Amino acid sequence: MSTAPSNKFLPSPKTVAILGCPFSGGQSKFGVDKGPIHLVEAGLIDQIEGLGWRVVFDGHHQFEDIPAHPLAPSPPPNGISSNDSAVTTLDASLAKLKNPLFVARVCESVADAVQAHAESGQLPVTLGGDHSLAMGTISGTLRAYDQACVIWIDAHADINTIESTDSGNIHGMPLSFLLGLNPPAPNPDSILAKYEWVSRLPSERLVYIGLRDIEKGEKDILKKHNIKAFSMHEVDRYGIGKVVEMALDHVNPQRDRPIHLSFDVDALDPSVAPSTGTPVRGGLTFREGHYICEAIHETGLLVALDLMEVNPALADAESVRQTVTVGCSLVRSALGETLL
Ligand SMILES: NC(=[NH2+])NCCC[C@H](N)C(=O)O
Ligand SMILES: [Mn+2]
Ligand SMILES: [Mn+2]
Repeated sequence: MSTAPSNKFLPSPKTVAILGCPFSGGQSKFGVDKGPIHLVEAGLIDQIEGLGWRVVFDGHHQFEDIPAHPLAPSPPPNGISSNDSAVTTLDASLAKLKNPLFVARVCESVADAVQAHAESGQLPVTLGGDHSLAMGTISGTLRAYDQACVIWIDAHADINTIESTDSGNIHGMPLSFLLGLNPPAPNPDSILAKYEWVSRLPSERLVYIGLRDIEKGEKDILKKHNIKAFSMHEVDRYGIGKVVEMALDHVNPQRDRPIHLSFDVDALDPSVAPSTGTPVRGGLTFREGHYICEAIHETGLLVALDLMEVNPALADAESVRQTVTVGCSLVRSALGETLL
């Protein structure tokens, strides 16, 4: 193919910007920061060029003075020392979070990068790294396209608030910040003040596909805010074709909004994508995952893509190869690869 298929928001020549984000601070398992390196080494850039795109890749994002692992220690919340007896409920919630300042800083720099690429008419493809990065990528997209909607493909809802999170892993929380579900910062020294840069996504512009491991607190949040979600139950009931159509009808009824597709590889069944930190059985098949990407491509509205949670440290060599290969082919499908 010599020319990339038409996209309503991107000027010619159609250009993809690859943003490798070797970052693991939003969760506690070693290795997810190696995901982007493996995806690029597997030939992803050549593959995208083979679809007729121009590709810019300036090397993986450097988080310079920010240590990737071991995790940076978190300071006491709200600037109150840990032995202060006046620990409030808010402070207790914030104390649960792992690496909150580190995650905030990294994601803010990712937001700046995504925004810059999007504003110059390129399509940012962010390779994770853990899914906390989506706070950055989606904020960057919303700064460039304030009408954008988000299609979130995941086994998990990633919408825990600082109050509801059990694990304290921020990769389970990015949507609570994007939707503005956390309390405002009580003072400029609060950890919460470090998240004030995060853009606001209206809840009716978010839709999920593939959910199957949602905590009780998250279920309450989805109900309370009336957030549209197609779990694996709906995928089984209606089939993936109908589910994608209904998802688009919800977030993009006129088919005129830019689409940010955030794909957590754990949405796929672990038999398809085993090398990931929080696998959950009963997931999307190989074809269901690819169908979603193909159908989003066909809208001509895709302006940003995330591929997250590929962790090459978590399985045997063959499983890693399988997961990296499927990650590359999901990206190609979203960028116009067709079966015929
Ligand atoms: N991006 C992910 N893989 N998220 C998994 C989140 C798991 C769990 N709900 C948590 O909040 O810790
Ligand atoms: Mn997930
Ligand atoms: Mn996720």
